[in-house]
Amino acid sequence: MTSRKITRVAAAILIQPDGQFLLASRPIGKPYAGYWEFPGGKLEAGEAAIDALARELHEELGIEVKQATPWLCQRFDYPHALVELSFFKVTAWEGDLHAREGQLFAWQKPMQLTVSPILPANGPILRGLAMNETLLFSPAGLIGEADFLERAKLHWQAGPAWLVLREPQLDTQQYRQLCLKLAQIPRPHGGMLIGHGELSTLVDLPLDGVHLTSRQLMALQQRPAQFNWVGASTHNESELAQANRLGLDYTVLGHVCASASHPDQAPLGWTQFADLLAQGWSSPCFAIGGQSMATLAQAQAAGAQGVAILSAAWR
Ligand SMILES: Nc1nc2c([nH]c(=O)n2[C@H]2C[C@H](O)[C@@H](COP(=O)(O)OP(=O)(O)OP(=O)(O)O)O2)c(=O)[nH]1
Ligand SMILES: [Mg+2]
Repeated sequence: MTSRKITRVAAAILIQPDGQFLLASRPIGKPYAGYWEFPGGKLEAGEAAIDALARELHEELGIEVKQATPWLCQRFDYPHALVELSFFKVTAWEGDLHAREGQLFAWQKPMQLTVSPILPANGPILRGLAMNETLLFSPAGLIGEADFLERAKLHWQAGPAWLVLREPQLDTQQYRQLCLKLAQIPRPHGGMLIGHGELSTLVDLPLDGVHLTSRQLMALQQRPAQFNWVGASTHNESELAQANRLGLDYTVLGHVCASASHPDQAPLGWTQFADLLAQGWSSPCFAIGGQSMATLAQAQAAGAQGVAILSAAWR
């Protein structure tokens, strides 16, 4: 196979405070005309993605970007081009939207699109917009079941928390009982309960999804079909590639910083973490290892969706 030239693209997810994001229709005369996309376009020679983003939003929408955070970097092989898309979440801008290329605009809610068709590369990443900035791993083994259930309730009262029930010290029966108790706590819209463990013991539990260990991930041939949301723990490029191949919804990558749970392994560090994400994957990634709300901004600056938090969230 001959290696193809990579077309680099910067695209903006304009997000309003209520979570709605902007899609625009592609103008007539371009490949995939009429398809819906995030506004943006190709990098010019020597241009940085963030500068291309600002230029394209000025050219296409007539607005000035005030705040942009890198989000996913994704490669997609189209018949017309091999593209590398750098997505940014744009949360502040100046000026009113103008359809300078004759596009149509549509403000959309995560997981409730009212327009179609969407550019093929964008399908998987749209699920990512429904995800939270934090992924909480349960601490029942550390703080006891009663305390844990009480805190889980507080988290879901406060907002749409994503909680992975990971309790390797419990046997299957104990795990199932705890899961059923947890599932009775009301979750707000967008709040998620994610299981962890042998898949056959989880399928009939009232879960929103499953979190795979890297070992489970590498043993699978395809995405487990019984779960709505599927994510996995990863540590390196080959595990990220496998998660991408299976079309998983998210990954957790680490450990990024030194953490008490892995005293004998060298941490990845932020540079290697960012380099691994920059290789281009279609699902959001959470940093894990020594993470807390205090490291969220740093994780996002490195291209992460957010942080996976172990005990720290529960103190
Ligand atoms: N802008 C944008 N492009 C996307 C998205 N998803 C996706 O696969 N692409 C692909 C389609 C195109 O192959 C490429 C973007 O090229 P483009 O035609 O928009 O580039 P441009 O705005 O610079 O347009 P032009 O000056 O070349 O006419 O990236 C997306 O959400 N937004
Ligand atoms: Mg464009």
